[in-house]
Amino acid sequence: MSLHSPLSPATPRLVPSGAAPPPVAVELGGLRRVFGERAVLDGIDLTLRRGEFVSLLGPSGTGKTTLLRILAGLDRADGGTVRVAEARSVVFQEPRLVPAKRVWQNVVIGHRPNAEARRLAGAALEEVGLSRHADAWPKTLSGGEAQRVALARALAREPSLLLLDEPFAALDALTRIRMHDLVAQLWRRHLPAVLLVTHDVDEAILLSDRVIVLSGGGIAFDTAVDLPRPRQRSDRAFGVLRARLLAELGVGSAEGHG
Ligand SMILES: Nc1ncnc2c1ncn2[C@@H]1O[C@H](COP(=O)(O)OP(=O)(O)OP(=O)(O)O)[C@@H](O)[C@H]1O
Repeated sequence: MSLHSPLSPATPRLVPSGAAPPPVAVELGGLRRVFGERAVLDGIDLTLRRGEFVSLLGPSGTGKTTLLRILAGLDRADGGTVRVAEARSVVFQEPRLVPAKRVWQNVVIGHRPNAEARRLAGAALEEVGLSRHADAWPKTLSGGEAQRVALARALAREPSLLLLDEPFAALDALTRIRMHDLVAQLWRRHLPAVLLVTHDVDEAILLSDRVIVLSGGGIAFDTAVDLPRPRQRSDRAFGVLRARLLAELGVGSAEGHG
């Protein structure tokens, strides 16, 4: 039996010391997803709180996207419990903009295209540095710009949970670095829980409070990233964590080679 139940959309932004922990955005208990004979996800327990930035790593085919799709409500569980914040947004590897709608209309897709929607879209586009493209058509944007529009669309919903499925994978290296900075900035400003699926170990360490490695249907490794921000790839502690994660991923030690 799987239970898909919403969590309350309570939204404290900052947590003074000694205060209650931020609200739970995701709570999975014994989550199971089976395709054919294979249990791709088998007994996943996971709690994410608002304000937490968590990266999900794992070898190809270990169920990262499946987990994210279940959290997004795009797939179902075959067993266990799934409790997810109601206000959630997803950004995929490709921007998925509607070509026949202008940029600002894409940001507030699903809203009536009135003055309030226009204002909301304008504010979200300003946050991602694309105000001047509000009236443009998606086909006139670069890949990085289109992905920033997708990010603005995700944020315009003020999500308690932001799901990111390899959102930087298709971008060139320079644009990817800029996007890392932008996402970190937007996360600090809005403080949703973020779950980032990525294959890039450095990206996970640069951005996250916590890194989870999925393998063999379960959580094989789950660690806090206790490094001051902004993080430097050249730091020794960064290298140590990179080596550890690569070992967990079965790639062997790369310390000193990154
Ligand atoms: N709808 C489906 N029907 C059947 N099998 C599926 C379905 N969706 C996913 N799978 C299988 O489940 C496994 C996990 O897929 P998933 O895309 O979640 O992995 P992943 O860890 O995100 O992989 P990658 O890193 O390559 O993107 C794969 O073996 C995939 O073929």
